[in-house]
Amino acid sequence: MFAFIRLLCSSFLQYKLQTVLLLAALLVELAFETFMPLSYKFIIDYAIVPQQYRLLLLILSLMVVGAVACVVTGIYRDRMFAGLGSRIVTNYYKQLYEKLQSLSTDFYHRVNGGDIVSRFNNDLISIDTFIKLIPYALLSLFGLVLNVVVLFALQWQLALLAVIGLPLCLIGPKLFGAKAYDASYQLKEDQAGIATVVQENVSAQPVIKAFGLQPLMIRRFADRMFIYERLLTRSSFLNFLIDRTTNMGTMILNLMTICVGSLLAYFGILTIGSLLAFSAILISLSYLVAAITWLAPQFIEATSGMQRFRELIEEQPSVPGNELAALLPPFERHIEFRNVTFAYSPEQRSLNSVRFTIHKGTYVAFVGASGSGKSTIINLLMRFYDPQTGSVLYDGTDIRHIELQSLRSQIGIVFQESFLFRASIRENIRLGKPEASDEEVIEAARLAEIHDFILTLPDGYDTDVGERGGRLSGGQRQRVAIARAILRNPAILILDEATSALDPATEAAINQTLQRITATRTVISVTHRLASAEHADCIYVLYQGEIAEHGRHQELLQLPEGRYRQSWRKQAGFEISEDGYHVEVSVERLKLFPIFSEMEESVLQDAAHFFVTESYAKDRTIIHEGDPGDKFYVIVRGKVEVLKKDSEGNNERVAVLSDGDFFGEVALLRNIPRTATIRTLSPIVFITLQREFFQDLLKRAPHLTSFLELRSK
Ligand SMILES: Nc1ncnc2c1ncn2[C@@H]1O[C@H](COP(=O)(O)OP(=O)(O)OP(=O)(O)O)[C@@H](O)[C@H]1O
Repeated sequence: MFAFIRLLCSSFLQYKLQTVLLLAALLVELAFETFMPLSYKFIIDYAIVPQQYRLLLLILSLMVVGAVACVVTGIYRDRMFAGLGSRIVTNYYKQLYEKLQSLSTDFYHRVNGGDIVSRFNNDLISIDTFIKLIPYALLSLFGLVLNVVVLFALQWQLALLAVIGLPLCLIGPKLFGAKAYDASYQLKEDQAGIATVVQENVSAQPVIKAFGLQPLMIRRFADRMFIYERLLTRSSFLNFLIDRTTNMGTMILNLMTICVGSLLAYFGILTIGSLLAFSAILISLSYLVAAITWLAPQFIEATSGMQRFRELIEEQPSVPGNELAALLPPFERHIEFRNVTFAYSPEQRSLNSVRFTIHKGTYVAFVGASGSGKSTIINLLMRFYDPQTGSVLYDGTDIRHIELQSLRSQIGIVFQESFLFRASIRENIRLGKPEASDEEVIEAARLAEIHDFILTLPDGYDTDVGERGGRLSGGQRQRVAIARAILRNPAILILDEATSALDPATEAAINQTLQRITATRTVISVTHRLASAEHADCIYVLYQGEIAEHGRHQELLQLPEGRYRQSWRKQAGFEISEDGYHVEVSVERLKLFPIFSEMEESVLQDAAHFFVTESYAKDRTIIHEGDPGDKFYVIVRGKVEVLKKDSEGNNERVAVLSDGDFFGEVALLRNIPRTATIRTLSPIVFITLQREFFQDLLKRAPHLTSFLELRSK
């Protein structure tokens, strides 16, 4: 609570002059509001009872002048405070937003998006609401003190009684204040959780619809609401209690003073004017107390909002800045990973003692299965994370000693799914170099081979790309992202699975564009698709966080038991038509599948013709766990995840499969329910074989039936 008040005070004191003027205006209002009830004493005791007409007129005139002054300063105060309060609140918004830009990548993995959004939506709004009420809070608090002083001046015995009774009004806040604060904090935490659930639900709509999860989601949300309702009830009830007990206290206090005051007036100890003034002040005092108790819940809410605001503001980036860091001169020689070991969490190492050197002007590719550590290499190259041991060096300087902006300004990056902001194509490209001229933007679009397409749009470069670039196709989005990356003419270009999510025809076209624009640069490409890495000067094959092999494509193919060679054979043997809708599989490739390995050449040739090509978009469920199995699937390109239900019925990822992998082999032999759910992680091309066709083939090789049956058990 005190921290909140301290922070508020320091925020106001940044604007000293306005704060002083504000307090002065409040003093004028305060003086007048206190004088109003006191005026009864002067009017009755000094003017009406002794029949002093001139004095009466003077007092009344003074009151009119005071009222006008009060209204004028009130309006001035409102205008000034509206500006000051808004500036202070927008500063909090800016601070929070700036903080978000400075936090490291791990923070965004650790904290839910909904929780972050709720700091803006709930916490800052509750602070904003309270700040608007600050003048009333100050008027009420100072008014309370001033009125008590005036009461003593009027009749100290009666004032003493009132003051002794005053704590009655404060019992509520004392008894329930801390509890109300806790309840309000818990409520805010829960609101943040709800925001996360809703946000996740909106993003996950395709999955929810595909899995028919709506009833489950509604049920879970209802459970969540049950908890929220309890927290809301508790918080509201505690706030009502504070209000109620304070009103009760005020009522008792009024009753006491009216009784005692009337008796004192009856026995001539108190003048009529003083009694009236006393009662009027007491009524205004009870209004002030009521105002304070009305403000208390808002204050409590703002305090817990401020607590959550401070938690985020005090969050430290895990990749610390270094004040002594030097600007990186234009990249000249090489990038080096020197015995780099890295883990996202203590339980599992993602890179283990990795060392390599990338020379300027070369094209280097990192390949490997899903989870082998490819993206982690990029995360460390970009300094999204720091390694636990070892170092990443640019031209011999440890990345930790390089000023980050000077490093990142020399790097262009194209991600698998490039994020486009809801803005025009021009603005999206210009993000690569905000100071770029229109000509430079157009030149970058030409290089990315999207310029001609942009000109066909009615608004050309000013076309709004829609939310997340939704009005463009995947390939067009990727070309805009390439234009964005090359606009800054980066010395180093990083391609993080830049074409993996595209259909084959678009991928081929974009790969050609990339080959043209990468010829003169240092290129670091991460891909699970080996064909994209074939022309690299050096290919690093990652396996479980270590570099298993490295060399040129041909050299790696020579290693007899090499992983690269195995993966190449797994991914090769498919011929995809130009439009991507038809795939031919070779007999040699079929032989690599265990179920076909014993079949004769002539049978395999027929088998190859029975395969059908199927294409699916991202986020589609291909197979549901428990469905009858009738087909064998081979992934020609793309990625799927394999999900299994855990004990609570939630889908849990057990594997990721990609180009050349297969599933559903047993479905060729018999109809048993699928043992897992398969969902696409990227656009995907499969070839599939129906059981009835396979059974036909088996009739031509009956000797294999029992062998396969035995093996499948
Ligand atoms: N943010 C994270 N928090 C915890 N573990 C992570 C995180 N990101 C990756 N990992 C783990 O680190 C390991 C390497 O992951 P990485 O993303 O580098 O693999 P990858 O080869 O790029 O895989 P993919 O091709 O599927 O993207 C994996 O075991 C992964 O589960």
